[in-house]
Amino acid sequence: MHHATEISETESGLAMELLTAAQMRAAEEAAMSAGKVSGLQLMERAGRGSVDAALSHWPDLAEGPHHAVVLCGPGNNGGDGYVVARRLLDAGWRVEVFGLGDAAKASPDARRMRALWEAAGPVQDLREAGQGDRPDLLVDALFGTGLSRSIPQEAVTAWHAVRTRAGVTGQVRCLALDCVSGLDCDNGQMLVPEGADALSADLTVTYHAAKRGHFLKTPPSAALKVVDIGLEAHPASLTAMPRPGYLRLLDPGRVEARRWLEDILPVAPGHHKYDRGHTLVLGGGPGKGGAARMAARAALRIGAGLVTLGVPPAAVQENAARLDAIMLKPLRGAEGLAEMLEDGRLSAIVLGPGLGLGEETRQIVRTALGANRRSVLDADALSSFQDDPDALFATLHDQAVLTPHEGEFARLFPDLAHGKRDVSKVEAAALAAERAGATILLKGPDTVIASPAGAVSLNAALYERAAPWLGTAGAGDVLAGMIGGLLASGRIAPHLAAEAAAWLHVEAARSFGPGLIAEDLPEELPKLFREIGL
Ligand SMILES: NC(=O)C1=CN([C@@H]2O[C@H](COP(=O)(O)OP(=O)(O)OC[C@H]3O[C@@H](n4cnc5c(N)ncnc54)[C@H](OP(=O)(O)O)[C@@H]3O)[C@@H](O)[C@H]2O)[C@@H](O)CC1
Ligand SMILES: [K+]
Repeated sequence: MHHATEISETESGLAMELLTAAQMRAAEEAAMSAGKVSGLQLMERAGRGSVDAALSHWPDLAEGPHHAVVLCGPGNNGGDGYVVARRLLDAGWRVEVFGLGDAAKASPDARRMRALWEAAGPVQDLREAGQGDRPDLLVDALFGTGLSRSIPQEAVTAWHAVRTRAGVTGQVRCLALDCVSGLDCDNGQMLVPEGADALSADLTVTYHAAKRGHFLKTPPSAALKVVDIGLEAHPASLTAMPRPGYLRLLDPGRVEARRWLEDILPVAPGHHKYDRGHTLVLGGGPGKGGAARMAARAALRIGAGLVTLGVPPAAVQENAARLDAIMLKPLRGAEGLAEMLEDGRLSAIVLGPGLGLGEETRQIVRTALGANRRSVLDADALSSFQDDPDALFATLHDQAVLTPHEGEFARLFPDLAHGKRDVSKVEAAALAAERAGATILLKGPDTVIASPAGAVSLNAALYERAAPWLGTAGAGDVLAGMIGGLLASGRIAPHLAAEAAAWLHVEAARSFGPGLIAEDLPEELPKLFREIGL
């Protein structure tokens, strides 16, 4: 399967803003009310852009005429489908069109596009879609951003029936216009009737900008292309504070990544190790040190000038046998930590990996936060507060970053947990950051990073950035260490450290590729930095 995202010229090299359906409608309405473009023109551009994008995605389809089935829904998504049908017919293709819903209720634009198609060919009843030869291309123009409830069973049945038509061997390529029908463009949920198999696509072509739902949860499409339909873009900078309601996709491309990371990585000419900062990583007892050692190694590799691993005295010996550049200190609980933090040069702390659950960990967390250090809280540092999250929130501050996976998140924020239909992962993380007063990095292939000041971004290991090997033991510990390493210099806001670490974490996994284990991630960073041109 070919995985790819392509963004239009105007947006390449910048962070992309991911839109909700309402924001997309607003962009369209702004252009139309300013008299810059009509709805009909936008629909024509959307349809034409979809055909061009599909033919460049599948060059074999660009050669010689083929056979397409286009399924058109009752709204403007269907309108785009009629344009695609007409364009393919003009290119000499054999095209069958099936329609859903009452044509008379469609918007004037969709009705007009349907009429233009009907001048050349019929619109057949959707229930007949299973008959005939298997096509080369199946176009899903059933529902787009206007979907408000589960799609009807007859749409599901028709789509599956075309895919499994008898006849020609070889695969039917599935093209979704704007989104796979059933996708909630705001939160990535698939809205299909109970028990029905959801639709999917080999390629989705979306208009103007990608929508949030394209990047949340598991995308139902293997590839995504964004085509320009001439609406005003909102170029985004990776370093500026985004405006409220703005979700940026961390997808800077290599050239932009260099500029972005140059300001974030703590390494610069003339800097000595104390300028880069000193990260303290707290580790667990005997036999429980692996997670913290990996976090410490990651902190050092990403650029902390010094890294110290603090472990209970009983674990010093075994850790000493495993460390060289990383310093080691015995640490007796919260009191020991308080003493250690009298050294003001310890500028960042990573707590959680392998630390153990319970009161001692809670005290250590309170001590670290009370000492006003930039802190990364992960794993046991989070789960130790599951019975009383408010006790944690009361001590948190805006220099802290919490890195829960979805299970840990659900323990701290049960009312915001994923799976609650009305809260998207984006909103959940944003509300949690506000409540906690700290940056939240909510992990997954769709990692959301939200700051208490309202910045929200998404680091998606999806489409061409898919990194399935990253689902491996200890990868989260490495991420916590990377954030802690970036925080040490004190030069950047915690959410920027979280964004950069999350992005680099995925890039390191992609760079290493198959066979990756967590230990490989820090060791891949030098190669990655060189490739980025740092
Ligand atoms: N915005 C732009 O800039 C541009 C947008 N463009 C295109 O427009 C698309 C959005 O069009 P849209 O708003 O008409 O919505 P769409 O997705 O076609 O569906 C709505 C229709 O379906 C109906 N309906 C909904 N749920 C249903 C259900 N479960 N079962 C049955 N019916 C259901 C709903 O009816 P109602 O809910 O009112 O009863 C309504 O009739 C967008 O994705 C893009 O492709 C482009 O042309 C270029 C510029
Ligand atoms: K669609």
